[in-house]
Amino acid sequence: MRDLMEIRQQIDEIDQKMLSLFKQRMRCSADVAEYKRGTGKAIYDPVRERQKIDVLTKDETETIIKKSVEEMFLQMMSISRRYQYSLLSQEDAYIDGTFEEVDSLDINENTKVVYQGIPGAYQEQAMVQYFGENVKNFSVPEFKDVVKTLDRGEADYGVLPIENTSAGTVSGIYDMILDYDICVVGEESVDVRHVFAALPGSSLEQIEKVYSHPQGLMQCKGFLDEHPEWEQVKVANTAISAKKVADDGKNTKAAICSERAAKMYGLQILKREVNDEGNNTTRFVIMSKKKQYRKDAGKVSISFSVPHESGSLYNILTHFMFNNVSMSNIESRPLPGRKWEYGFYVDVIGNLNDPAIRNALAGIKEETKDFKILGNF
Ligand SMILES: O=C(O)C(=O)C[C@]1(C(=O)O)C=C[C@@H](O)C=C1
Repeated sequence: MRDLMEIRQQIDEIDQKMLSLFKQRMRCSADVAEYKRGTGKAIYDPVRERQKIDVLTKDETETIIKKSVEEMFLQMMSISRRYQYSLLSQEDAYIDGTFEEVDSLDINENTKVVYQGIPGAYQEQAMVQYFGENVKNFSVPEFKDVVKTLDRGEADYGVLPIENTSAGTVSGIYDMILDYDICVVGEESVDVRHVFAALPGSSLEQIEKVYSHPQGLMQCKGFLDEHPEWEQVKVANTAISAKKVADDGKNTKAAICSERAAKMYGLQILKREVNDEGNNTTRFVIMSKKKQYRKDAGKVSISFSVPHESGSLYNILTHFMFNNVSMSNIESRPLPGRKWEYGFYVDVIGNLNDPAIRNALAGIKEETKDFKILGNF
């Protein structure tokens, strides 16, 4: 058996040679970046990378070594690409130039804000929390109407729920933001405390039907499971459920809604805090057609798609790792009509004026499809 000290000495010598060669390779990579700056050629060249891997592994018969060589050279080329992005991304062309940096958002008594639902909805509460009581506001019936209203320029800002701590992501909201080319400029969290409310004078024993938004029903599953005899009816919004119970005027109907909505529609609260989780918070996004970000905004939201292949997402996420950028959220969804390709929504901590963020985004933009900055807020 060889002596460990002796083997390590040999490894040290090899590493020194590899280090020197690696540095030479990185200098070549910088020269390539210079060439690409001049010619506008893309940094990422998957055909060249595949050819290199094929040449380097073709004579190797031991599978584990073949896989290791492939992995090592793929990593090396990925490092080389990121080095090139860092050299070129200082130039604005490499990132979305349509976003304008502002000191603060323009909000005054003439600002028009649209939210979905009716007064008393959690969306309205989010709107008041974010904008205060002095802006002009109005509501529309469906989530999609918020986005359409913004798109037509009939409101300056829109408020939509994006996720809830117990029910997860509100599906489809991100997709709507993409479809309508609007961006996220802010966010606001609202503590969701549902109550169980019915007409004054009703009792729990009389209830036959319970109305709420699907998420309202989901968030109170524990309480509702204790009453399997109740029929659950989904409506567009928790405040609409309170209004419906009030309008229908029947003691057999109840709503799961906010205390504010129950009071607004003259209902009696039969039970408070009916949510499964004490800490139930919904995060809302504030959207605008104007592509702006506050210079102190702390979160960037992006979307992109990658083929459903081993390592494809990993390779993209290494751009964050390499640039020391922290991710705070990731969502995936299959892309309709595009078999084996997946769309991703990712939130990272940072600002579009930060070189590390610009660098990471420059790489991701080039190496994915459908890249889009959803907002910095
Ligand atoms: O040959 C190039 O075009 C390079 O940019 C160099 C290199 C490499 O490091 O080998 C890096 C990125 C490309 O995707 C392909 C290869």
